[in-house]
Amino acid sequence: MTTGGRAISTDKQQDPGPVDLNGVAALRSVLRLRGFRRLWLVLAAASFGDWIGILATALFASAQFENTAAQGAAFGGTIAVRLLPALVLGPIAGVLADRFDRRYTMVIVDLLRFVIYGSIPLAPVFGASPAQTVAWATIATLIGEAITLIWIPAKEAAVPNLIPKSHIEVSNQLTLVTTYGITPILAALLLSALTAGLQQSGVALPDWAQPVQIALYINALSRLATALVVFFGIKEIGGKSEERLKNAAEQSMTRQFLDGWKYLGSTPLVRGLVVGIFGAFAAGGVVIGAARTFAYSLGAGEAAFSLLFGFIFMGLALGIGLGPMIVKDLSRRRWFGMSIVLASGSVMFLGLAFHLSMALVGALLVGAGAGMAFLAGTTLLYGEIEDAVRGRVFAVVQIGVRTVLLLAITVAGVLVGLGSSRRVELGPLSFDVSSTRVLLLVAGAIGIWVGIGSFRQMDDKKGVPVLADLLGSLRGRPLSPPEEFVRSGVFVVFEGGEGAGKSTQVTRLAEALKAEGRDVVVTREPGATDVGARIRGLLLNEAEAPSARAEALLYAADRAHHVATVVRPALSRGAVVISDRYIDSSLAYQGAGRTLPVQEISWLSAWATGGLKPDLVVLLDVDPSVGLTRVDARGEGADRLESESRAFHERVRYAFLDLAASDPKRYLVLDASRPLDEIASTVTGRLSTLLDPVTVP
Ligand SMILES: Nc1ncnc2c1ncn2[C@@H]1O[C@H](COP(=O)(O)OP(=O)(O)O)[C@@H](O)[C@H]1O
Ligand SMILES: Cc1cn([C@H]2C[C@H](O)[C@@H](COP(=O)(O)OP(=O)(O)O)O2)c(=O)[nH]c1=O
Repeated sequence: MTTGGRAISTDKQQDPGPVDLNGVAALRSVLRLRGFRRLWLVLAAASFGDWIGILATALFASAQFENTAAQGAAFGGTIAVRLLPALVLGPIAGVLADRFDRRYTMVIVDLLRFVIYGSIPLAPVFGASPAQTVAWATIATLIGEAITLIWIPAKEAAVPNLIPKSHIEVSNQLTLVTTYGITPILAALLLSALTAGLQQSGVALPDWAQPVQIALYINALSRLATALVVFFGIKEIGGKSEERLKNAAEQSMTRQFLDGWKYLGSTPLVRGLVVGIFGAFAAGGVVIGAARTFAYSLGAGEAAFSLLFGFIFMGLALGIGLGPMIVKDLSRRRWFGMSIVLASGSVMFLGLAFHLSMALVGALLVGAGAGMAFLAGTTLLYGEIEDAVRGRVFAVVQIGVRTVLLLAITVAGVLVGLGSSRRVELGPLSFDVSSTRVLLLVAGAIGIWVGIGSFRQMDDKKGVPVLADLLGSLRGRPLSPPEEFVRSGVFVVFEGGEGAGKSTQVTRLAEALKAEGRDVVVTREPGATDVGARIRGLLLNEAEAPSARAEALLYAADRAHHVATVVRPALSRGAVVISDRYIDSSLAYQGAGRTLPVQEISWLSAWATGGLKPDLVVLLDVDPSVGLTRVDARGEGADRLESESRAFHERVRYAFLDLAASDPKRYLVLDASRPLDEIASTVTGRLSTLLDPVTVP
């Protein structure tokens, strides 16, 4: 990304460094960014205004009529109007956001909206008839919405420049929850409190200050507030990268418009994202369009309908709020595709549900999948799209989303209306086979197809098995694409605390295997190579102790060289490689022992080794006091780590045991206080299941 421009800064002075995985800590860390706090305020005010505006405008319009049919039409009309302008103005909005100063763009639009929205409740005061008032409400909403389409891409394109990349996901979580969870509820509460409060108090208010009008004034004022905060408080938004300045100077608007489409078509990540987002919204639209009929088909009527919606929303909140904590370090590109598949699969499941409880589970999962896809999608859009084209990409996304959603809802509504349903009796079960269910199944299937398609387009870990990667990530250990090499040998690692008996057992095993006539390479970390021996000296024998991070890097450096020059060549030629310590020692000593983030140590080692994992880890588990006594008995004096505290060694021990528990197939955990021979024979026994029988040449 080109961010050479003077004004584009990511608040570097305040960048608190990488976010660690702990949700609350990450949240606190992003809230420490001044730029983000103000932005959050702006977004909260804007969306509060939006929601109260949507509710109040619709109520206001319908309140102008006495009869219910006209009321309904007025209510629906103003809402539909909010979706239409996307088609007209959307395409150029992105160009504007990429071409002009984003701060001024936002401020001007907000001032205009302040005036326009403010004028809606004032129309009757100036003597407009009900029909005229509704007409003005409609026109004003239309204009307001149209210019909002310019505001959104400008805002979306500016956000990533205010937040360090490592914080984008958390900030998205926070703003999404605020926009779709907190503010609509607050808006609805405020509106009903206003109405109820005034009715009860019996105070007669003037025409221009009825509750709904007050709500509309609040909407208008929220725009004024956001304009002021953006103008005075978040000057950084105006930043122009050199590339953006250059493009604006050299290219016509038409050219920039066409270039935007070219970029979309030629970048697999963006293509995958856009198609995926549209697919997800189409599936969502179908569910919304079919929901009412579907709810009735479950025999539970209106209550089921509300419940289904409630569950979808709950799922959304769970997906956005907890998703990242659940999938941890899973590739966000993969997560996006997987979430769409989850949401779509759940739509199919809905289509098959014959009991309300099943449908509720389905609805919850639809919501969770959609929420996670939404979060992963926006995070990728923010984090991986260049500043210079971001406005246009976001414009396409917002127009597309609105159009797809509207179309899907309408088409689903029509199709559901057309079909009839038939009751099927299957033993004790009986359920309706209706056009609604068929529609859900088809929509779900298409969604899965789209999800897989966008997964393929943007996969950043080609060749890494999908399910294993997902499961690994859930356990906190995502797979990284292994470096390709032909491996015919077997890699065995011994791990454990000090004095557990690793060296002893390594020697025993090597002797046993050599006696069978096998090619055996015995090695260890740290210090198996010349480079490694010098690193080992730095680590364990220097007077000056390396700092925790330096220590982690030195162990990783030793490991990288060791794997490249000793382990891989031996495995390629088909040898059995037995190593005294490997990655788990770093996870246990530097991670748990020194309390560095284990995820980061894991990633560091995975990078150092090109993803090489052992076939078997023999963990010799021993009480640290027993192990350290054995080491003392050797009488060689304690090295740096051996002389660490008792608590340190306890943490190391439990870290080893945790690692083993998370991947039982790969580990052989043995009680190291057992007699030497007993341990040795268990190890050889286990190894014989891993090794091919020796063929005597
Ligand atoms: N199972 C065992 N029971 C009792 N003593 C043992 C056992 N295994 C090893 N030892 C002794 O403990 C000491 C440390 O063993 P060693 O193999 O060097 O451990 P490590 O390599 O894990 O530090 C050695 O003196 C060794 O003879
Ligand atoms: C491989 C590795 C070892 N260590 C530590 C554990 C040991 O205390 C020390 C040296 O390991 P080791 O060679 O097993 O020591 P000894 O032969 O004296 O038993 O290095 C780490 O902290 N991180 C690592 O990644």
